[in-house]
Amino acid sequence: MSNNTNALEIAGLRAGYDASDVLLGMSFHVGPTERVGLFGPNGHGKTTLLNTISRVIRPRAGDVRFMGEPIDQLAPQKIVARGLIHVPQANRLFPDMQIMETLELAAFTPRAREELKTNLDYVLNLFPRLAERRRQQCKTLSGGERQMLSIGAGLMCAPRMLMLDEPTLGLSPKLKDELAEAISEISSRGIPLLLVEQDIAFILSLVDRMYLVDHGEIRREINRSGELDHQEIMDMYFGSEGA
Ligand SMILES: Nc1ncnc2c1ncn2[C@@H]1O[C@H](COP(=O)(O)OP(=O)(O)OP(=O)(O)O)[C@@H](O)[C@H]1O
Repeated sequence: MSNNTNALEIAGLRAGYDASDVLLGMSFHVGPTERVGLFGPNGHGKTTLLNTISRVIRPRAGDVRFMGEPIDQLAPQKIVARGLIHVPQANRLFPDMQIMETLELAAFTPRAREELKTNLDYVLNLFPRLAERRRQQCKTLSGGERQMLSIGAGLMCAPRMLMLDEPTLGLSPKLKDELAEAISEISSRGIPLLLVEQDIAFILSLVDRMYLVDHGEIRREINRSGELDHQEIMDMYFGSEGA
């Protein structure tokens, strides 16, 4: 893999459930150390897209390449072993497990086990709140703490790229700020990022580039230098529908 190889390349990706297609041929890429956003209304296929990339859902057509290699035929755990880590929407934690048990369990691949100590130190430094509550069971954690633990578990998998699905869901403005700082710190290590979000201020504060998702398709690409403001995006999305 050369230094210029895109971290992720999606071409003509189609996927869906039963008789209905949800992704209608999506194509986009994430550069080697890039932070890319996916923004769009509820139900337009963002979660389906991340689940298809990580092969929780089988694609119906199209290509998915990670670091230059095709991955759309690989089992999900093999994709994790290669370092493409999907942090799903919160509340996918085991309720009776403690924070430390959850973090240690997440490091299940050989590479992640080798890096366990380093990554654990990194996660506990990044999220001191998790360190303070290390023996607390997941079911007793607040929404923000769960979100930190979900991302922390992703980091324990020794990521070469992270995909985050709506990390701000249900968080207060103060916690969103904390999370934005943590995500910024993670990507400053050169880890490329694909961030699915509905909080437009949050996404614009973090990404280099953003795609607008609309009914299972990429409607538009926005470069930050394009200076598209929040209101313009909201109008584009919701204005014409009168929502
Ligand atoms: N397991 C499933 N079986 C059938 N249909 C599903 C399933 N999961 C999602 N869908 C449908 O696929 C469409 C896209 O859903 P998806 O969750 O990917 O959208 P989204 O853009 O991530 O929305 P949200 O932000 O609300 O999660 C929706 O119409 C949804 O009802």
